[in-house]
Amino acid sequence: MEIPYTKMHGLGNSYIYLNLYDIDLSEEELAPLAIKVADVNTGIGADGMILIHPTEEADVGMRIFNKDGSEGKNCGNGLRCVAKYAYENSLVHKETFTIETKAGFVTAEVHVQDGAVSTVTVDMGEPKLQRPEIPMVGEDVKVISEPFETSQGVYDVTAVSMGNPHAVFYVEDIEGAPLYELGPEITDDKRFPEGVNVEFVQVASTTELHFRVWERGSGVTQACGTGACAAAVSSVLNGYCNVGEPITVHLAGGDLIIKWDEENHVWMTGAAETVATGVYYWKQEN
Ligand SMILES: N[C@@H](CCC[C@H](N)C(=O)O)C(=O)O
Repeated sequence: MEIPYTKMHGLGNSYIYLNLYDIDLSEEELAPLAIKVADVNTGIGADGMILIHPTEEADVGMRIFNKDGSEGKNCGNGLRCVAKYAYENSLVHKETFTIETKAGFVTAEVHVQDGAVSTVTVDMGEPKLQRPEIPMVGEDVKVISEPFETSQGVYDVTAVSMGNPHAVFYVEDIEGAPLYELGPEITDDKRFPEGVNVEFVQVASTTELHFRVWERGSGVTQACGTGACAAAVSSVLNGYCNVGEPITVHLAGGDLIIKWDEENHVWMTGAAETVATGVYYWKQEN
């Protein structure tokens, strides 16, 4: 089967984008296809697969599959790329429009230069902070700097849901963060029944954070948009940053500007880029 695709990235967090306005795939095909296209050796190579689909509820719809075929409910870098794709491919005809995700609806505004979208601002909505909303096992309270036992000792965790779960840990030196030691351990920890995206953050100032991530279902990636939002929210909750002030989050692949405003909405601004378009030749086994 020949499947037209576009590869895009947001700060190095890359996905294979399929336009379901033109392609018909069954539900059962999606997870195996995501695993195949994401494979860097035998597929195209990416952190996962994103579907852009028609919907009656919003201007455009998005679904995200991680590299291991699991479905995430939200993807910040993916939202900016979907917004760029939708605008440049005339799926929408306005600069501000709504996108449906499995976690709900967001509003995106594309910033256009010479006819092409360079950056996108997304109103990511309200963070969820109560423990069952993450979800994380235990009492129905917020998880802010709570001691969390790991194989490498006790680290303080702050938990934030941006439609998907995030566990934020602070370190003194971002380069020395135990990403490869604790990422795979915490992402599958039973205290997070749906798994969790694991973020290490070094506070540089009230408006600047350094950030590294181990993503649920994909491992280390260059950037995580929802993770950067969670890091900013967590840093306000922990008194490192301020509500209403833009925070520059330095990720391995570049910078995002995040603001948690007085109305409890989180705003994300950053780049979105197209890498390639092509046709994937899908050899289905059985
Ligand atoms: N890279 C994404 C998040 C993708 C989904 C995540 N791994 C999950 O399973 O929740 C982003 O930019 O937010």
